[in-house]
Amino acid sequence: MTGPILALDQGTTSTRSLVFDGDYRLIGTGQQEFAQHFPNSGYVEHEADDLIRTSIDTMRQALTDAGVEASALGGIGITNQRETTVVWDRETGKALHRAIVWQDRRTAETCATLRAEGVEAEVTAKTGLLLDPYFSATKASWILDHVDGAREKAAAGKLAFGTVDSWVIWHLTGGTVHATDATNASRTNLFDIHRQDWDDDLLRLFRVPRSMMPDVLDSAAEFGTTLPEILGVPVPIRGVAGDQQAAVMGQACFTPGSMKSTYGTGCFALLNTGETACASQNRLLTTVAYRLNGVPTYALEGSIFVAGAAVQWLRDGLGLIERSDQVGDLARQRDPNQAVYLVPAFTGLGAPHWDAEARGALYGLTRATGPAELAWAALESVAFQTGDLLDAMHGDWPESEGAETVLRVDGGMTASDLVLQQIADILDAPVDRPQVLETTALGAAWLAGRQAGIWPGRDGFAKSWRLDHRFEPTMDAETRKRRKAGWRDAVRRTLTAG
Ligand SMILES: Nc1ncnc2c1ncn2[C@@H]1O[C@H](COP(=O)(O)OP(=O)(O)O)[C@@H](O)[C@H]1O
Ligand SMILES: O=P(O)(O)OC[C@H](O)CO
Repeated sequence: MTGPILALDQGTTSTRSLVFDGDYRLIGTGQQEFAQHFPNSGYVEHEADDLIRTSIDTMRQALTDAGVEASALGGIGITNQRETTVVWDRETGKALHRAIVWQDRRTAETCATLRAEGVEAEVTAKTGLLLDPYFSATKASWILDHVDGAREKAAAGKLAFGTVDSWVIWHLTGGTVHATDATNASRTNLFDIHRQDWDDDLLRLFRVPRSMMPDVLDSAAEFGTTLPEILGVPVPIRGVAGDQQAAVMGQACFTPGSMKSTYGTGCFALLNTGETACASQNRLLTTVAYRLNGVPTYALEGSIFVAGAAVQWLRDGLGLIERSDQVGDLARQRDPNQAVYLVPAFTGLGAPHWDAEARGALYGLTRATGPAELAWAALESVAFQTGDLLDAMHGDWPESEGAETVLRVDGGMTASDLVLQQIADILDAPVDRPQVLETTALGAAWLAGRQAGIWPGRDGFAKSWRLDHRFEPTMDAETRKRRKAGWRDAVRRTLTAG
């Protein structure tokens, strides 16, 4: 059997569906953007129904584009923006409130209060996460507190909680399946990543009733079948993973020590640490990379909020370029003797600093500084931030000591050779760009294909990974040392804690 696999990638700004054939080749796509809602400062919401509508529409588009009948499919793999939270009524299937998106900061105060109560260490020990509005728990609790009658309904078992995967699965299966996978569960602050179960103490702490929680399955598992009217015939959903974890699989980072970094709007680097969870001393996250046959594999994760968003700022905020792909040419014209640094803390700084109040800053400006130096500094900030994450990872995971670091990269920014060269130079390590850049969707497809018995296991699939280009470091040690010291100084001056 070699049936094609349909991957649904429900992301932050658009929903995409991709069809892969039995040789992992992309044969059809569908994509739709949807509205972002910013009802208050720091609030980011999605209309929950938009996520369902665009999922169904793009799956149909992708099948048409590929010329594939739904009846030929081996299965569907779902991957999704993580942490984003929906609460819905089990009877009507209607969301009580718009989805609260991962970027939303409305529960910052709740998190600060909980931190002041001294509970962060317990939360981190169980979940591998921090007390930050980024994660789902305080978002779900906020909905229960702010929608009339929600707490009573929740107490009566009438409501369901879900990250976007659960919400989509519920609707694709006609409300018959309320499930998630271990990677998505590990982003909620409610899941004990060691016991692989929802934790009653955490559910109490965040005031989310257990009756609302989905079943947690392996990443490759049977998640039910789609209603026949959606694609013409029922199709089994056989794989689910959060988008950054799906990219780990799509990049075939299956061995401990392997690492991928995705450069889109933000940047998410994940280091596979094997079957033992590695607790971070450097404020990285410990998360489930995937769970297969009941066995979780863990990763250390560093999340940076601004990567490609710095290029968007040069384009839309400063008007220095018209299109993102012009940034490399502009940056190459810079005067290499100028030491300009951009700390792009537009929405605070993520890992390893987690300084929500910090704001962006430029250092080293002179009368000679112009657009080219700013463009260079914006791109180099992505390399410096990646370097900070890797330093933190090496500190946390002693096994990496002495081992060769190779970073596999993907995401929109990796179209730029200059960006990848800068990363290799600052890391002093090779950076590998694969031929297939659709790694997130490919990872979801692999889960479904493996579950269907059509695609091979980890080793077989890893052999299909193909290099497009390896970027080797060319910067001399002295320059690297000086540039990194300049960056560290710039960050130190930007952090609110001093
Ligand atoms: N050639 C390029 N050089 C530098 N940055 C780029 C280039 N092409 C796209 N980008 C940046 O990559 C980002 C888009 O990447 P993508 O993976 O589509 O992001 P997301 O999934 O977060 O929406 C944008 O921020 C854009 O500015
Ligand atoms: O939808 P993306 O690609 O912006 O990814 C969002 C991450 O999953 C948030 O943790």
